[in-house]
Amino acid sequence: MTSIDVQNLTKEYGTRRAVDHLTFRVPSGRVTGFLGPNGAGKSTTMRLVLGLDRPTSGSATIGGQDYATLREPLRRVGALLDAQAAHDSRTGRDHLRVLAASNRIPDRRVDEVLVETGLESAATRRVRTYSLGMRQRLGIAAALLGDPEVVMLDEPSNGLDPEGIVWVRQLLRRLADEGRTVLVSSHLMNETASFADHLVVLGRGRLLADTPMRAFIESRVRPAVRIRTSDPVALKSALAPHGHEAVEQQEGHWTVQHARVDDIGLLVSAAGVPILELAADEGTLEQAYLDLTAAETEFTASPQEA
Ligand SMILES: Nc1ncnc2c1ncn2[C@@H]1O[C@H](COP(=O)(O)OP(=O)(O)OP(=O)(O)O)[C@@H](O)[C@H]1O
Repeated sequence: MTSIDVQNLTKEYGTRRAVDHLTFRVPSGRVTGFLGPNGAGKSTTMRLVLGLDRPTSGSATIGGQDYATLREPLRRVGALLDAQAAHDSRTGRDHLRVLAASNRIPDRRVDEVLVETGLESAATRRVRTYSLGMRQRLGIAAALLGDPEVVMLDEPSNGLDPEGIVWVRQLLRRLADEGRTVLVSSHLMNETASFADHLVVLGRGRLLADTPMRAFIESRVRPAVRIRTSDPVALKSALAPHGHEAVEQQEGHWTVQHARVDDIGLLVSAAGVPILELAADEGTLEQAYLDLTAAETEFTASPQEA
């Protein structure tokens, strides 16, 4: 299946290095979340993959080929980079028809993607009358038009209502389950956690992580256990001999850091502590991401910048 391959990719704009010797591969059959702070180089990398910019050195290929050499590229790669890209004076349907015609995509696909993206009833309206979320849906419709093996979306949930956000999540899952290659950038960590199987994280144009999402969280956020009890004294004395400390969060609620719910559950039940609630606090993608980017800032900031 078709992968995206970024090899030792560097892009400089004048003296600014937007992408710095970047190497990673996005394989098919999973959703890869593309993360990094503002200015980290995500959009530049996507533009380089799409041949919209030329690398200073290195390469970015799709199935081993430069985008520029693909015949009828929309049938191979669907991308959403800028939802404002559609002509304001065209209708949504005409915008898609023009794209379809230029790539020998049958007209029926236009209607199919209009239905899929929930734009049927707005299809004959001019794009200038579209809301931000509708433009976003139109951009996604354009990306799906050629039934491509590779889908690259920059901030697809931008401007979407809650129903739209759930729809995007399900769409990404389905595209990956169909064996396509899916790369999605986002600043929304809860959102990314809900759809990504794998993460590629950039910082200052460099690769900071290329790892399965679960492993990324587990390696950076120590698990904790949340407990609610009617007898805090018994709780503390059950845990202390085993080196665990229960810290009170609010009336009746306690947290035990660096602990697993199974271990704590066994200890408190053996000691007969009355437990009203016991839950694993496994850490979030946001915590793990902030931990990584904070460490990176500390590592790279020179004393003058600090
Ligand atoms: N056409 C350009 N000319 C000059 N500098 C550019 C150009 N495009 C991007 N840059 C610079 O390259 C760096 C990377 O930008 P890029 O837009 O790729 O980051 P990003 O990770 O997509 O950020 P964001 O999350 O804010 O979208 C930034 O410092 C940006 O100012």
